Amino acid sequence: MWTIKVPCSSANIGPGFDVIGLALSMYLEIHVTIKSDSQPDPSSLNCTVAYTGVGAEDIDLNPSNNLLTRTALYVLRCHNQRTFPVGTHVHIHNPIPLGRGLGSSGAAVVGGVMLGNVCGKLDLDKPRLLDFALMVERHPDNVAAALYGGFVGTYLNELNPEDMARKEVPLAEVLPQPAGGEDTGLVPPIPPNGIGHFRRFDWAKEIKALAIIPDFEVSTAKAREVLPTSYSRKDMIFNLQRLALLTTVLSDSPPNAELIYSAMQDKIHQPYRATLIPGLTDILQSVTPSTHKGLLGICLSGAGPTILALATGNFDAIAETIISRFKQEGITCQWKVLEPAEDGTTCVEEPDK
Ligand SMILES: Nc1ncnc2c1ncn2[C@@H]1O[C@H](COP(=O)(O)OP(=O)(O)OP(=O)(O)O)[C@@H](O)[C@H]1O
Ligand SMILES: N[C@@H](CCO)C(=O)O
Repeated sequence: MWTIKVPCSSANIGPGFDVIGLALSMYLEIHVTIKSDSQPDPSSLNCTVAYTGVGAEDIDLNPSNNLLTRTALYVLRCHNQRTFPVGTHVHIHNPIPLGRGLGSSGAAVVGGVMLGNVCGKLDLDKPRLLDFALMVERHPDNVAAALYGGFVGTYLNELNPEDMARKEVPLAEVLPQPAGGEDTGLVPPIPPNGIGHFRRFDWAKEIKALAIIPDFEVSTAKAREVLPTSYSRKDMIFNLQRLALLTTVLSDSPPNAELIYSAMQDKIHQPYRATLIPGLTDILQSVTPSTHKGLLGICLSGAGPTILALATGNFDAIAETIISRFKQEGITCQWKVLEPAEDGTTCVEEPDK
């Protein structure tokens, strides 16, 4: 039996759109058992799936449709294994809210790649696992943070023009088979080596991440559709100047609230996403280190709608202000204090129960 744990993540941290990611201490857990004395069952690809946790009513348990097991199947098929090993059972326990900007899909994809690695006894290293994950979810900020842990900066290699033009490579393309359809026997496209690169930054131990999670979903795809396709030089310089400071000021101990607050300002995604998230602009402008002791900086988490407030304390009061502002828009929220997840994805073999 194996237990795979994948942290959630918050992408962007203000100005680092599609670049910066922070792995946080809420974990997708995948429990894998393989009973090899079972009967082969080609109709289920030899795999049964159970799911507990958030959004259970919406998650497809068919292993050829479920994002996590389908990603695992992609990895297996790239290694000429057409199905899961006979008698595979995957229990997914997921506390990461779906479509809220906390990297639920990145965690599922990274978990799926690790699942494929374990089931196929492939022994792939993390750089290669990153390549596979990026073929399915081309957001290195979430995916590298979830896989490696901590506070990371990432970039993608320049791909060929056709691949560059695609924002994401849908699983339907990497696994050339209609979901639930007949196995065509085709080998899916093998990822090039070294698609994505990352670098870990230090993080000051005093800084915690307060996540205020509204009770509605914003799909990443929708939150990218509202963004412009080009930006003014002025806005790009605004973000680059702040991003250049951000990675250093978040490692300074003790943290400097004034510097962090200004280094977390953004002009290239948050203002546009405010159209999807009532109250966002007001929250980002009105919750500051001068109004709330302990607050260091505030941003939209990933594609939203979660708000991420970095703070050293006073979490209740900061959360209460943001929750009451959302309440004026008829939106309820939950909140959690999270810490950087330093270890990233782990996979531990345990004796069968
Ligand atoms: N554990 C899981 N198992 C299967 N599917 C999942 C799982 N987690 C997420 N998903 C799929 O991913 C979708 C959410 O992905 P989306 O990219 O829109 O948001 P997110 O990853 O939560 O946020 P963000 O990318 O902004 O951090 C869900 O609606 C679901 O289809
Ligand atoms: N950087 C991406 C992360 C979403 O997963 C975005 O903000 O759209």
